[in-house]
Amino acid sequence: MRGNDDAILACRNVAVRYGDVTALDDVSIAFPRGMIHAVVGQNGAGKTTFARVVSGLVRPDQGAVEIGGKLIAGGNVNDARRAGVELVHQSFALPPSFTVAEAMQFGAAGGALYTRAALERRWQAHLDALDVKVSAGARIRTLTVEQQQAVEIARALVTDARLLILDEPTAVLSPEGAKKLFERVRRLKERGVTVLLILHKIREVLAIADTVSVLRGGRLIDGPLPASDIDADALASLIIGPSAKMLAGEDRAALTGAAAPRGAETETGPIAGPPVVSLRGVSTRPDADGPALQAVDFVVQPGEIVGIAGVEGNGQRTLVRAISSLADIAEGSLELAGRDVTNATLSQRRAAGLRVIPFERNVEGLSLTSPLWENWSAGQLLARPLLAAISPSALRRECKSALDAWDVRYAEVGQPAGSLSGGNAQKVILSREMDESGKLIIAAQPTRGLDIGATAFVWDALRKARDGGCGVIFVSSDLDEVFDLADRVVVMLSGRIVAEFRPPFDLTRVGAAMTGARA
Ligand SMILES: Nc1ncnc2c1ncn2[C@@H]1O[C@H](COP(=O)(O)OP(=O)(O)OP(=O)(O)O)[C@@H](O)[C@H]1O
Repeated sequence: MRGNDDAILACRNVAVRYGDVTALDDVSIAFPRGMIHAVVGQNGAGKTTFARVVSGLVRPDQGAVEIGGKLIAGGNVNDARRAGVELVHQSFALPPSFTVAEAMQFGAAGGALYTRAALERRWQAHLDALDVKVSAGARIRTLTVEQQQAVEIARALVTDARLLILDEPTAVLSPEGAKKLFERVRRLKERGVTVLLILHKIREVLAIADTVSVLRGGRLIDGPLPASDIDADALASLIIGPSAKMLAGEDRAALTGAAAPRGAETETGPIAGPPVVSLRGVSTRPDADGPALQAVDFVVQPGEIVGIAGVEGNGQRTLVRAISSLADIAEGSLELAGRDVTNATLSQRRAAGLRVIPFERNVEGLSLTSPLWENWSAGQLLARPLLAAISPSALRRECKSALDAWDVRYAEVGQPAGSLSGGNAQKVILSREMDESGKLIIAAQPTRGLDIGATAFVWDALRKARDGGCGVIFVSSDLDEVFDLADRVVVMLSGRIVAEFRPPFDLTRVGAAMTGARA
């Protein structure tokens, strides 16, 4: 398909270098119009850089980009926009205090003055036409993640976009949300918009894309290939390269979506004795960040991985926040490794062995403007007495060896965390939180944004932690990975734990518990 005259987008010999890192290496590719194109690749493969070049955010060091047969000026967003390219980023950029109408107006051309009511009427019509079920007068901060994304897409389509690029749009969505997004994308295709999707999950690629293109180490490995000609295994091999063979059977199925794993009986099983965490009748005070916990009894033994399943927004986040001291416990008690920590601070809980891989890595997990070594040492600094001598050079050395052990791709430990690719940023958090002295690891969506190789690596690390006697709480909206990893699954609904399952897991029964229906 390369060199296609009917291409909406054609790149010739595009290269982008950041210092010593070659993010894109001589990429030449053409995408036919009116289709849904997936771009896939491991973390750091160059996908986001590719999207940024095409949308004019990054000027390539070499090569040319044509949109609809017209050469665009490199590194010029306005030029790309005039040619009809719009990019929706990995993390959203809508101002939380704006109303939907204000956010839409912000992205529109022309500075005409409108009354509030006229502004809302104008944008309500646009939202309705795109079937985005949101009130134009609602504040951004009151919207769910899915609604925010739909508004971002609607905002991108305010101008006459012909090529819409969505960078990892499903990373923030539940499986149900992803399904709705894909319906939206199909409707856009029917309206003549070409959509370029950056995706990690093979099952999603095969469900939505007309073509797939694979980047590895900045180079185009293949594409655009018709998605109907390729199966999950072959795509996994193209993405990872020769090491794809090393993925184990059940993991392979969960990673590629070939079959839903049902969970294996582990040989060891949980270790008897005091639990690593024990919640007795815990209720939390209501707050703005999700439903309060209601009389939750929950125990994790050393040596077991407990999966938390639930439709997003049913108290999973509150559970994590209650255990890590961010939500107030109004009633009940919380013990960590035999110590009552109901009223303890986060550093006291960390000293008791709590480790947390948080839901939002860019907000709760990392300080994006601080260097990698400071981000990595944050956990240690919390654990050390205030007056203990801190040697930055020793911390830098320790950080380097930890990051290398996790195969983080970075230039130097002094670079800001915000300059890493999404997957590499997640690995920095993992390398910090999965140390030897942890007793309870809370892993909240730990594989979000990770490629399939890194995902398998995280699963392995969590299993090793379990086999070494750690307890793990694994929260994920992806039931395939919950079933693959967990020794036991509990389901949360409206702030309560409503069901518990042991392997072999049954998708229908767990799914029914998640929605409150009886299986
Ligand atoms: N602003 C920057 N400064 C320095 N290096 C960068 C910058 N942006 C990207 N890189 C590096 O370029 C390479 C490609 O990054 P890119 O974000 O394009 O990868 P990706 O395929 O989107 O990865 P992910 O799946 O992790 O999001 C990585 O090694 C990354 O660390």
